[in-house]
Amino acid sequence: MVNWTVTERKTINSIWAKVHIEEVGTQALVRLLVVYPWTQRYFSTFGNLSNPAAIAGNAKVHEHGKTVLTAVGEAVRHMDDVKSTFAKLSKLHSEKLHVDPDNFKHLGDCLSIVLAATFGHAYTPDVQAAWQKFIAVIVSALSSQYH
Ligand code: HEM
Repeated sequence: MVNWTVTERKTINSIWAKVHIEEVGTQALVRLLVVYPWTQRYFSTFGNLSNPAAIAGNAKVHEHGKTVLTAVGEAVRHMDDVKSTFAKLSKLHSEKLHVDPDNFKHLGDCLSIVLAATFGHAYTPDVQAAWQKFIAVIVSALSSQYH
């Protein structure tokens, strides 16, 4: 069980309220695919991922960025119960998609960097701290059904 302070809850919700789901999700996924290119192999059905411009312009990357961030929104709405909220999703990534769970951390770091780029000075160290903690909870929940 994760304990959230009142300030952490407020911080996570106030940033989330200003997040454009498709834009931030796409940017995070584009960074994952460019910075950690081995992650491209999981998306072999997405078509052209041959260079950063192709990745950024790929409609499936945009669609999936939105899907991933919509799931993050579910975690925001269930902050006290992310593990059970993501139990099915964890099983899917483990048993069906066979995604190496190290990659969850990489996507989490990409998300943090995109939030920093989006919010600039407003992404203060304490805002980052709350978000890194939240992202760590998501990563742990997504990894929970691996054995
Ligand atoms: C914050 C971390 C992540 C979240 C919240 C997340 C969320 C999701 C969601 C909601 C779906 C759709 C599930 C469905 O159709 O029922 C999905 C599918 C998928 N995810 Fe993730 N995911 C994460 C990280 C990753 C990473 C790091 C990879 C690989 C490097 C990955 C690979 C995939 C693949 C291949 C699919 C299926 C895509 C398709 O064919 O449409 N995910 N993910």
